[in-house]
Amino acid sequence: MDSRVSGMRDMQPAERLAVLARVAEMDSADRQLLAGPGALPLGTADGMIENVVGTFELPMGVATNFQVNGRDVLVPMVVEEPSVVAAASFMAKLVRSSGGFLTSSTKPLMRAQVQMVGMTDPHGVRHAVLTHREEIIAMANSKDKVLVGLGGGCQDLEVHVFEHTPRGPMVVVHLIVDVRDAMGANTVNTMAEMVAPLLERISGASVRLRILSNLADLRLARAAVTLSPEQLSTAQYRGEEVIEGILDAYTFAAVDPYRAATHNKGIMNGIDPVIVATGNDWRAVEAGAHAYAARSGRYTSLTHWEKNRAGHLVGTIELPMPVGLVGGATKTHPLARWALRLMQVGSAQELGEIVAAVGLAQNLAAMRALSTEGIQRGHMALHARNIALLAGAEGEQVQRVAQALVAERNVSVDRAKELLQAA
Ligand SMILES: CC(C)(COP(=O)([O-])OP(=O)([O-])OC[C@H]1O[C@@H](n2cnc3c(N)ncnc32)[C@H](O)[C@@H]1OP(=O)([O-])[O-])[C@@H](O)C(=O)NCCC(=O)NCCSC(=O)C[C@@](C)(O)CC(=O)[O-]
Ligand SMILES: NC(=O)C1=CN([C@@H]2O[C@H](COP(=O)(O)OP(=O)(O)OC[C@H]3O[C@@H](n4cnc5c(N)ncnc54)[C@H](OP(=O)(O)O)[C@@H]3O)[C@@H](O)[C@H]2O)C=CC1
Repeated sequence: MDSRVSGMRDMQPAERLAVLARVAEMDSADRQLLAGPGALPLGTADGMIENVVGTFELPMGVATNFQVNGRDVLVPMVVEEPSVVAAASFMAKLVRSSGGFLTSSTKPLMRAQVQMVGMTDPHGVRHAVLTHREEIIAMANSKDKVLVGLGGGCQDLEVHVFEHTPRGPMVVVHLIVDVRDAMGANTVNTMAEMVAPLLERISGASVRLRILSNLADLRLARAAVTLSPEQLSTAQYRGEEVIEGILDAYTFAAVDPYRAATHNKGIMNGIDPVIVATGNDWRAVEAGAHAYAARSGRYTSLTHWEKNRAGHLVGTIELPMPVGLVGGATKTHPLARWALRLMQVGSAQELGEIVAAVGLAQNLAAMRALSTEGIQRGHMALHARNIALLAGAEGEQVQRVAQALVAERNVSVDRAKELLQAA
């Protein structure tokens, strides 16, 4: 499969779907699923959450050109913001000529926390828990035979002591669980509740909360890119200048939390749409990402950008990636199942690595635009279509009004209304 697809912007949705179907060798059932309205049946939606009254649709696009560890991938993205899919596709196109994205990840290890209170000897409690380590792990694994059979399950314990809190000493036991291809929240929560009575018996303390930690710092996905000045040069900017601009932009985010929040939002512009498209829990990924960005005690960039000895730009990203191929909505939402089929991922780890690559691409796109021509030219040109819609444009009017707004450098609803009235 060749993900290098050019000219999609000039097509109608049906034409894009035809191209996608050919490139990705989609069967007719999948084509119908995407072409037809209401891909999520109301009955299915009703089983997913409570008090369902309908379904809510968002645009699904496909980012083209991605190559991850030498494999071409088409990336489904569900997002309401213009220019995100274009920016990801653009950077993936640039990066292809230097080998694409290289990725890696750790094992899918999640942490479940069991909070213990009501003791005067927290270090004694820690010692008691660690003495019973094997018994606690065996109890955690006693119910989830499927997971253990797949090579996962609770593998280790950590005991964190908080000697002084406003509520007295506190001990928090972490179950370290290999959740294989699940996001794993329900899995580890079940284990945490299972071991709680044993922990109380061992320690004499009282258990309160039993819940996973969204700071999934043992479950990390990483991606890296290298770009030469030639790859980054444009008609207006020399590649060396672009690299210096990107390094200044990155350093701004690295030192200033006000900028880091926006910089990381740009990264999540790439990550969240893939998480949503695959039916995964975007709140969990968001929570983990921002907590990881603040793990040193100071909120900073999730990416690093440097220049190597050859003067090439080197970008890397590392962040928690609690995503699954099973569990949650990954198997219940028909489009989420399709999204996973499109990417042909064999494991949750592989999915997480692709997601990290898209986050890195998105960050590069934003910094490249910001440090050269500014964000408005590319972004506002695409946002103009939204403005035209807002002003009441329909059908072919949308593109015509949007183009006029961009040409006049006045992307406003008022002007769009004037243009529509004058037509
Ligand atoms: C928007 C672009 C890509 C235009 O960039 P351009 O220079 O006009 O692109 P191009 O015409 O040279 O096209 C290059 C490739 O980009 C893709 N592409 C280009 N246009 C389209 C399109 N319409 N539809 C689909 N794909 C498109 C497509 O793959 C195309 O290849 P081709 O198909 O020609 O072989 C560029 O200006 C860009 O990357 N801008 C950054 C946009 C961005 O970051 N958007 C996120 C929203 S802003 C935000 O929320 C985050 C932020 C910025 O605050 C984060 C931060 O501060 O760090
Ligand atoms: N703070 C948070 O982030 C929280 C999130 N959640 C929600 O939890 C959900 C995700 O929980 P999760 O545990 O992933 O979902 P599930 O419990 O639905 O799925 C996990 C289960 O699937 C079974 N399974 C089958 N095949 C595999 C495989 N290859 N790898 C791993 N497990 C497999 C396992 O065992 P078996 O068949 O025995 O069940 C496993 O326990 C999401 O909807 C999330 O929103 C819930 C609470 C808190």
